Order: sequence, then structure tokens, then C-alpha cells
Amino acid sequence: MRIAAIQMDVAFGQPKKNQLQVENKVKQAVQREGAKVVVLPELWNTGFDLARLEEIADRGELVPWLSQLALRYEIFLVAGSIAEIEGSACYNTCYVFAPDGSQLFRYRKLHLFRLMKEEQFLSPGDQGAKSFSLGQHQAGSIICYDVRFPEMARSLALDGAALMFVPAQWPHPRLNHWRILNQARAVENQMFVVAVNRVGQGGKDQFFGHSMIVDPWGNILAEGTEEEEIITVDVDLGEVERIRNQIPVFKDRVPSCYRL
Ligand SMILES: NC(=O)CCC(=O)C(=O)O
Repeated sequence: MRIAAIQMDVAFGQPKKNQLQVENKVKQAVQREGAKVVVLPELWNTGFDLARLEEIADRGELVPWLSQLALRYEIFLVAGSIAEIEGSACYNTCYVFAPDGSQLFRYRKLHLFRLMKEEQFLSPGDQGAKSFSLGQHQAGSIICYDVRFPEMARSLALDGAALMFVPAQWPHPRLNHWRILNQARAVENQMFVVAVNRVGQGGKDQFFGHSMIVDPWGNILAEGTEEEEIITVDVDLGEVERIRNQIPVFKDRVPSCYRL
């Protein structure tokens, strides 16, 4: 399965410009890289221009557009996350679409990141993420700061996920946290982790990219630089079962002794 991570800059508070960029980059990922799964970063429509969300967040236009994009290129489109308004609330929502354009997944970020003032402008989701079918295998997605909560990735693994996506806008100076956490989630859950971070300046933050695809053994199969690029990797999801048989962590767990 060929996966492409779109490591892009995000124009601060300019959804139309970002939509055009996404359209071009998805096309490149498919036509130049031959990707079958394309992954976008967090809040790619607005960036962290949170004070203007009322004006710039999506109001229902992007979901049909993303679905058409998936259908046009016959890909699984892990559409990172978008800022979207529903009723009086604004959410940070991840959508995934199948090659026939159908919506496979929706998850609204549960853990809002106070250091970037998310909790002042966004509402948290009220449900955890459930896995979805990515061809023959199950996958799931969390969003950025969620990766600090091991319960999120473990819930997806227990729900059958062999691969977890982590769309992000993760800035300096926490590159070491980003690398360690993504590798840790991959090793402890014996799953692939595809973590897609943006690059460039957004407000006061400088985002470092370093998008990465980590295998269930913790090896980083590919890692981005701090520039815009498309990172493409072929993954064999069958590896998950082989590693789970070799070190049977999921058989050896003793949940009755854990405090949740
Ligand atoms: N957008 C985010 O959730 C950022 C999370 C982050 O930077 C962190 O250190 O955690």
C-alpha cells in the first residue's frame, strides 16, 4: 500500500488558498508518486488563526469537495483535519474518504492544546475514534496533541487498527517529543504510525515538518525535512500480524490490574 504524506505549508487564515494547494498536492501525490492513500496535516484550511474561526472555518463545503477529490483520484483520502462550524460550535475534525468517495471516518479532536489556545476557540469532540477499513486492514486517526495520550492509540489498536494516522501542526521546540511519541505509539501498539506535520510559520509558531512513517517495530521508514515535500512509502500491513505473533503484547495484557 503506497502512502503519501503531504507535508505542506499552511497559509494563515486563508482557506481558499489552502484548498487550492491541497488540490494540487493531492494530484501530485497520485500522478507523480503513485499514492493510493494520501494524508493531509491538521487544520490545513485555516491554520491556527483561531481568533477568526467564526469567519473562516468551514460551514459544510469541504466535506463534499474532499469526497469528490477522493473519488476523482480513486484514493483513500485521510483529509487531515479541518476547522468546521456546526451549530454554535467550532471543531477540529478529521475525515477520511474511500476511493468511491464515501465517508469512512469522522473524529473530532478530544484533547485541545492549551499551549496554542485551542480550548479558547474550539469545542472538543465527545467521542473517541473508531477504526475504519482501509482495504483489507483496519486503521484509525487521532489528531496531533492526542498522541500524548497513549489511551487514544491503544483504543484504536484494541479496535483492530493496524495503522494510525496523526495529522498535526506541531511546532518547535518540541521535535524530540514528536519523534519519541510517534515511535513509542508504534512500538507499544505494534502498529504503523503515519504522522503528518506541516512546515512554515503560523502566527508565532514555527512548524518543523519531520512527518514520519514508523513501522510496528519502531523503525522510521521515512522522515521529512523542514521543507514542503511529499513523503511516500510502501507499507506492508501484514507486518503487524507477524510482529504481534512474535511478541504477543495484546495476548499478555492484564487489563484487570490497570487503573484507567
Ligand atoms: N496542534 C497541536 O495539538 C500541537 C501539539 C503540540 O505541539 C504538543 O507539543 O503536544
